[in-house]
Amino acid sequence: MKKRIAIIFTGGTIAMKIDPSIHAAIPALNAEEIIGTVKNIQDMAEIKVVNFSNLPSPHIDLDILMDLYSLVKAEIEDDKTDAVIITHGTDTLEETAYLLDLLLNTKKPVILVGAMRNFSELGYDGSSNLSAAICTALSPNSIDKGVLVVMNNEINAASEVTKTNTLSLDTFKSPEFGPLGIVDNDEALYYRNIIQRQHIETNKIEKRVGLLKCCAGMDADIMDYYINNNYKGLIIEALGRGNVPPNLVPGIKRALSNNMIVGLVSRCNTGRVLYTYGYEGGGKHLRNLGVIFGGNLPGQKARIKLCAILGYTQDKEEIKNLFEINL
Ligand SMILES: NC(=O)C[C@H](N)C(=O)O
Repeated sequence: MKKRIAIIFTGGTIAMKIDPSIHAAIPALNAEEIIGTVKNIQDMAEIKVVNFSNLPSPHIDLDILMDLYSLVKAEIEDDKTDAVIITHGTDTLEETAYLLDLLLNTKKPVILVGAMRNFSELGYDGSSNLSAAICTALSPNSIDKGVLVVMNNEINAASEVTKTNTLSLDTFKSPEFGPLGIVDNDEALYYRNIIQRQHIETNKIEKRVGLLKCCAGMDADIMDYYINNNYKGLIIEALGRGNVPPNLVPGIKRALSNNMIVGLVSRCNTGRVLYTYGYEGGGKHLRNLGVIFGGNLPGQKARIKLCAILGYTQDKEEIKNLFEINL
């Protein structure tokens, strides 16, 4: 019997065409048209089409993301469904993938896929990427791997992958440790596993979590925006190993004394943050103040993680442990 895959369509370039009146790409393709670009799909699997939205991924906010989570959860809880594929714009695909990875508790394959070239361009990559996602979804090797991102014949873990290039078809990379596997000759081949995956048992997330990137000479004025607007958490993309300009420190102190959770990651592409430096604004100083450390996550994913953790608990020690787990 053929396996059943639910494909949830959310939009993105995989569903876009150039509008001749504005000479720019906009959502235009429906689910059937996208599926129609993949040859022999009906011979391989039973496909259940689920229309969720036709949004560019910069339009996907945290409310929409939680609606999508509920839909994916319902699909994987359906005994008739063997795997779920989500077509998605690439700009925020890693955030959606990571939130689903943290919140879902399933062994069934859940795979995100998109395209870098729209349907009007020569070499539309939606069909090849969706084909590779289907091969990955059908493979018994893909069971219990966590949420996956399949693009350009590479299989990456949602917890590790990030969009690295604005244009390249080979844009989704796991810069620290590389892909989990590849899709070759219609088969999903894996070379490694994620040793410890993280699950956060919550159906709600905290939306008021900000993201701030550090730069040379910045001061703390912006911190008051987050404090005055009652943000519950803030991720700081710090410099290097996890250090901030000294003039930001008074703002961090104000945020912490207002019970805001301040999480630290680095603006470097790879490598963990750690409390190596003891000077004013150095990692050790920040840690002593009560800042928590986000390992090698990029800022946008650390924010998603803190949104999920703050949806689950208000207990500071538990927040710290969950945020710093495995790091
Ligand atoms: N390649 C893409 O899908 C990019 C597009 N701007 C989106 O994220 O919707």
